Amino acid sequence: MRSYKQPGSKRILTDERASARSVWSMYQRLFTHAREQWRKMLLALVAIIVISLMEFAIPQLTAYTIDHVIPDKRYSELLWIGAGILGAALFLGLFTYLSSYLLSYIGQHTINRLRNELYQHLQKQDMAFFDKNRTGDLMSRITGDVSILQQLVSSGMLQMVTELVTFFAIAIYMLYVNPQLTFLMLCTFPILFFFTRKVGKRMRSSFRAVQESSADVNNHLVENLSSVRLMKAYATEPYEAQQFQQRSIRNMQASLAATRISAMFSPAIDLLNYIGMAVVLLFGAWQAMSGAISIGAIVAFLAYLRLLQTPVRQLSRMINMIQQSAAAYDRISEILDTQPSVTEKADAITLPPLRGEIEFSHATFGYQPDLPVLHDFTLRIAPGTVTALVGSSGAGKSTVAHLISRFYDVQDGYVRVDGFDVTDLKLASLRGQLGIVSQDIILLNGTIRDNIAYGRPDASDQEIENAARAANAHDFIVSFPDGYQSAVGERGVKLSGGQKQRLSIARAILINPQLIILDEATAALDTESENLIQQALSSLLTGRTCLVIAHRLSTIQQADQIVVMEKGRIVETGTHAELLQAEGRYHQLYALQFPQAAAAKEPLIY
Ligand SMILES: Nc1ncnc2c1ncn2[C@@H]1O[C@H](COP(=O)(O)OP(=O)(O)OP(=O)(O)O)[C@@H](O)[C@H]1O
Repeated sequence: MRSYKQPGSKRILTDERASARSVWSMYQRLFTHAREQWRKMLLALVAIIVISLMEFAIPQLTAYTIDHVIPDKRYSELLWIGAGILGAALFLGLFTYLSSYLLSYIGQHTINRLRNELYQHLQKQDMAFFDKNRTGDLMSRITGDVSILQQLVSSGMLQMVTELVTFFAIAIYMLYVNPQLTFLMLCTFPILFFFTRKVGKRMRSSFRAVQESSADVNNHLVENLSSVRLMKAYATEPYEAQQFQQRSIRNMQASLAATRISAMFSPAIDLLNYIGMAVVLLFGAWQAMSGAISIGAIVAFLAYLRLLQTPVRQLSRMINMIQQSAAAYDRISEILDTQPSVTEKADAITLPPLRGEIEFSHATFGYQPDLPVLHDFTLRIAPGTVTALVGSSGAGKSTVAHLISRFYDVQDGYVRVDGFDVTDLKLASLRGQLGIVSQDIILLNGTIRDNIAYGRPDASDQEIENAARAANAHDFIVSFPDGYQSAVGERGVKLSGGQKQRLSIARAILINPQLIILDEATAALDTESENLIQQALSSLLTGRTCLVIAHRLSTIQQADQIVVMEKGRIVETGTHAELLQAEGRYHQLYALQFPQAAAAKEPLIY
């Protein structure tokens, strides 16, 4: 009663329930994935029952030999008994092989499905989820944590089911043969049960710490190895090695802490087993001496006792595995339970072929809802026109582009494309019609052809070449020995900045989008490649609606409208000439880049 009133007890109670619920929900989810393998599961169960029967039969033969064959000198039966044991052993081997293969098959299929479910669930997450979660951590959940569950489903399940069936079969038989002896032997089990519950909970949290610390090692590796150039350029190898070592040590310490708890299990279970055995031996010997049971019966009883204790001894290993899997499953369900906030409505509509009209109406948005980045943002972009967004760094220009692609949802107001609220549209029908050329060019480790065809894998060679020509990329591509089949290296490391940019333009041209979002690169390119890129861009922009996020004001003077943003608000809108005339913020920005032209209020002429 006293402990019930302790402030922490309710929490512990809740933890225990949560822990039991999570092990249960782990089995439920695994079973959902395993369900379609029910025929194999049934076969495996039959195999397991046969194994138990064989294990049961062998001691029976021993008891029969001791009690009947030896005293009655039945020489002729010896051969049959030998053949019986050999036959049982052969069956045992065959069915152990069968059940082991079948359970592993079911396990591998279950895990494969779970891994795919997890990956597809990750794909559905919105950008805010990926802003929050680190790649290394997500990777370790999909690979590391899933592999831990794999152990449980493949070998663990086999062992657990076999041991349980054997345990119950033998316990029931023993109860039938000698209930007194069996009760005495089982008297240690409640102690074992409570010990397991108590320690199991602590094990689970220590396993979670191990998995988190190994995810931290993973995170460090992913970030570090993908920015190896930065590390080499700043000669920070010793610093990074130290950082890595610290994480590795934390992982080792967490593993040792988990081992300190889990290693207690084996000796404790052994001790309880020995106590049980001593009780059986003493009481059994006393019964045999008083003639209540035969010597053969006590030999068989001790053999069963050994069989009964094997599953109990395995229990420590299984509890370790279950607790470790439950900790891994907790981490996996954190992803599976996360619902994206950017979702498609059940009755979402497919966006018809795009005309290219964009409308923001009183849109308010913040990456954190209480910190708005765009305030009451209203803007209309007419089809087939070019709109340039300019303003100082952090003004919210890229955010406007993210909202059109619906990477995030506005908190207030709305964003419309061709008159449709973007939240009413099927995401693929919206995003599939947008061409995005961003300043962070993302190339995949594949060939040049693969990279251009990324948005349209079915494109013909001719279409790919036409897109590359329009993007001024064909000439440099064919100058490589392998042409379009040249590998670009991880993240395009084998290409120059200008070449990467032209490939990303070719990729956008190939999908022939009616709406282009161009986040202009700030990287200084030499005049020749800048001209090539400008030409490529003009072939991309012709006849389409275009939103250019401009950093170099030289490139946007022909834009139909220039929108000047500051701190998430529109401060000016007009053409280049109008804005220069107004002598406002645009004029200031222009004067910073081109002092003479700004003084004369003239467009820049090359
Ligand atoms: N994923 C994000 N999570 C949280 N805050 C963000 C995120 N992306 C941008 N921000 C913040 O939102 C604000 C607007 O950023 P945005 O990238 O839209 O500016 P920008 O005008 O495009 O800047 P630049 O010209 O430097 O590219 C900035 O204050 C930035 O710190």
